[in-house]
Amino acid sequence: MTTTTAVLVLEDGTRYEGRAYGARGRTFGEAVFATGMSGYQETLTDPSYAGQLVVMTAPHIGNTGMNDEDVESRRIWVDGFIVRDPSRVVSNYRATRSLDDDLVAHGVVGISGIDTRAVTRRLRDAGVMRAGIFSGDDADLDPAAQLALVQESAGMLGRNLSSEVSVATATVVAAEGETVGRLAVLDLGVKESTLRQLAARGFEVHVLPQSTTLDELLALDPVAVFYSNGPGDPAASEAHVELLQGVLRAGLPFFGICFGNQLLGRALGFGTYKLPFGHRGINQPVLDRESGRIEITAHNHGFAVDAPREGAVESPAGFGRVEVSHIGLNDDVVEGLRALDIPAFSVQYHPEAAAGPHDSTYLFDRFRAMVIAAQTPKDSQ
Ligand SMILES: NC(=O)CC[C@H](N)C(=O)O
Repeated sequence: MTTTTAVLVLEDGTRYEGRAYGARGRTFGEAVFATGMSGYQETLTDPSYAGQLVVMTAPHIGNTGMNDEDVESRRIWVDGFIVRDPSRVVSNYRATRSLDDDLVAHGVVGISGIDTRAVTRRLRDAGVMRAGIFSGDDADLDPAAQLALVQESAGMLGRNLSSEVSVATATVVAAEGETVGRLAVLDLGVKESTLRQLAARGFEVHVLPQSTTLDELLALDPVAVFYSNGPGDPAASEAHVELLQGVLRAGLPFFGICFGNQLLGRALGFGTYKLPFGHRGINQPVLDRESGRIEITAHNHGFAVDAPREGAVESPAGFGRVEVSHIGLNDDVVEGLRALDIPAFSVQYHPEAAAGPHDSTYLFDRFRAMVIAAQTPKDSQ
């Protein structure tokens, strides 16, 4: 027997009735679907999901519980969680708590018992949209009032969420092995596994607040700069684009991931646009045009860079030639950029792959090699 104790309402008026899950109450955000069969803990703790209500297409969620090792940041960031069938038992030797307990502890309103395939098809056909989950007393609100609240809620277009997810003060992660030098990481919602990958390549990783100015960044005297993944619309991040243009003019090597790729695109003078339903999953094929290899990659993005796909073009912002280095094979979306005349590149997907296949960790090696190559002429002068 299914008792209706919660309802998911999409902005187009579609309603899905289910059961209260996690915290009780009401929540609003952009409803998006994620297709990973595993990795819900990494998804929930990825700051890029702030402002979103995540629908898991995998039907059975929670069976491995939550552990202390797979967290990607200090908390759960999704604004709502939509699942088919929560596991009633937790079975994993690393689990220290259940998913349900964590959702309650973090105040995340969820809904279960939903036909997540139907929701996914709706979002795929109509595009992602604003949505609300109503549970507990809020489930009994008049449907018209629920819909009105959803339609009044904030959309993702034009939204800047960086200050909500970034660190307030700088932190440092020690380099492992032979040190390359100090790396300035602009924290726009960075994942722990990205920091680990960078530290493992010999970078002394300085995680900086998103409000860092160019002078503050240069005062660190870094050997290179990295922009992280993060939530929000890249078109609303003017200050980060200007900061990056300053970094590139200063000649510092640069690598960006996901939001960082979108901001490099903008710094080079290209636009960004919203995809109809985005890419969120861990099995997305991407072509690396340099090697001709196809990688299976982890994605989480709703926006993309609008740059010409055919060969090298002049950067509209005057940074020399640029080419699209990686292409998504499902829909031809730009998945990577490389500047040819300055040391800068970025990818739209997640080479840190948490969760996901490890096909793309070579990009961190490429970054290390680029930084070392940029240092060599200076040292030998
Ligand atoms: N993971 C990310 O960095 C996401 C970038 C951006 N917020 C998007 O949705 O496209």
